[in-house]
Amino acid sequence: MAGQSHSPTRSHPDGDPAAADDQPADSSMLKPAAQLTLMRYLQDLPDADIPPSPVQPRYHTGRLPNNKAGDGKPRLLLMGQRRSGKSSISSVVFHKLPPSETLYLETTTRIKKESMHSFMDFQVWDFPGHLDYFDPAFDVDNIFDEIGALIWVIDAQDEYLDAIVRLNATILNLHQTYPNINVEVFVHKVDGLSDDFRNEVIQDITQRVMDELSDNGYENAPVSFYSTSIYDHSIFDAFSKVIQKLIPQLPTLEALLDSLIRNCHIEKAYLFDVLSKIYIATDTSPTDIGSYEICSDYIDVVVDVSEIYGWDRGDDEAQAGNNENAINDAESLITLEKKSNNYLYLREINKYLALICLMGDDSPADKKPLIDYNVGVFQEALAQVFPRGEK
Ligand SMILES: Nc1nc2c(ncn2[C@@H]2O[C@H](COP(=O)(O)OP(=O)(O)OP(=O)(O)O)[C@@H](O)[C@H]2O)c(=O)[nH]1
Repeated sequence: MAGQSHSPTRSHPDGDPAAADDQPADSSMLKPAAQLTLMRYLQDLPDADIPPSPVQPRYHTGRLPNNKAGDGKPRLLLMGQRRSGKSSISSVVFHKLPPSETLYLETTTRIKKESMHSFMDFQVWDFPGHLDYFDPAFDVDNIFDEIGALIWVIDAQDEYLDAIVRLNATILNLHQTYPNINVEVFVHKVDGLSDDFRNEVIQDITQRVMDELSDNGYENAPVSFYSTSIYDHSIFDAFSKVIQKLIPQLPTLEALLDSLIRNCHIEKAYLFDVLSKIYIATDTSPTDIGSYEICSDYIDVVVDVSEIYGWDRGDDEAQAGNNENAINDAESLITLEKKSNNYLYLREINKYLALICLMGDDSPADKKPLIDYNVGVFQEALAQVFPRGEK
């Protein structure tokens, strides 16, 4: 899955800067073999309007902010100053563009919309840095009505005071009409900063944003800050946390993972969207970026191996899952890998998601039947709570 490139910019024939450029994500980028067991569909916007599943999720305990249509297709808006790294983020996370190739990305000239069809449908809108969204020529409601999260990218290597002024103006502007918008600030390009300076910059930005908002009468604004870079796992980690806020079933998923790790003495469990490597849930024990990195690298290995040794699963084989005598999980990938004293366990859960566990020392390989059984139970529960990825 590495090495896929994608040019995210495209000029609009009528040259109207306000015209949005509906650009479908390129499904041809997926190698055929990778579609065998680990799939995600990137579809055209018109095709992405799939009717809701007839099986309603049973346990909705979260909420989807500002999704007035209630169609479960939240929108992620990428905004920020010119050259702050918005298109790079979208290309690296959703199109597997190698980070070094973002150097050649052209500047975005109009709103670029992409529809992602995966464990849930969502849209990513990449805004040109120079755009004034509150210009009367823009239909502000059309932009912000279905918003799931506003991701504001600030270049930490550059002078950032102007970016903060624009960010605060945007938050204050939106606050009256859309009080529940999650604002996610990516303090980006931190790879170029020393550890100390990085912390200083993040603290400074956080302080300035929150102080200015409270000076304007907006106390405890729902703004979160992340330090990110496309050159390491931090951008995936940040995106995972942003997306998790949009999953209504998150508390249930966490409770299921908690129960699984307790019963199998698992150290840490992640539920990953395989091709984007965003984790949509983890258990509630403390998370560190190190364990995310291990799991994420492991997915790369598994996908690479499946590209070489996988085979195309025909309809007959897929239907064999309905046959009592057939092995339902024949196509699931179950691997154990020795990693220092601990094991990593990966199991395909449905066509979008994989469960990856860092196994504790008291969960040796000879307990695998027990682990398999419990993961099977987890898989069944997940199918009820989150029916989306069922075959
Ligand atoms: N060092 C570093 N450079 C980055 C990072 N992310 C993006 N860049 C670089 O920043 C430059 C601008 O990136 P773009 O993605 O085009 O920025 P943009 O915000 O989409 O720019 P506009 O389209 O003009 O609004 C490119 O040269 C990227 O290689 C990062 O995490 N670290």
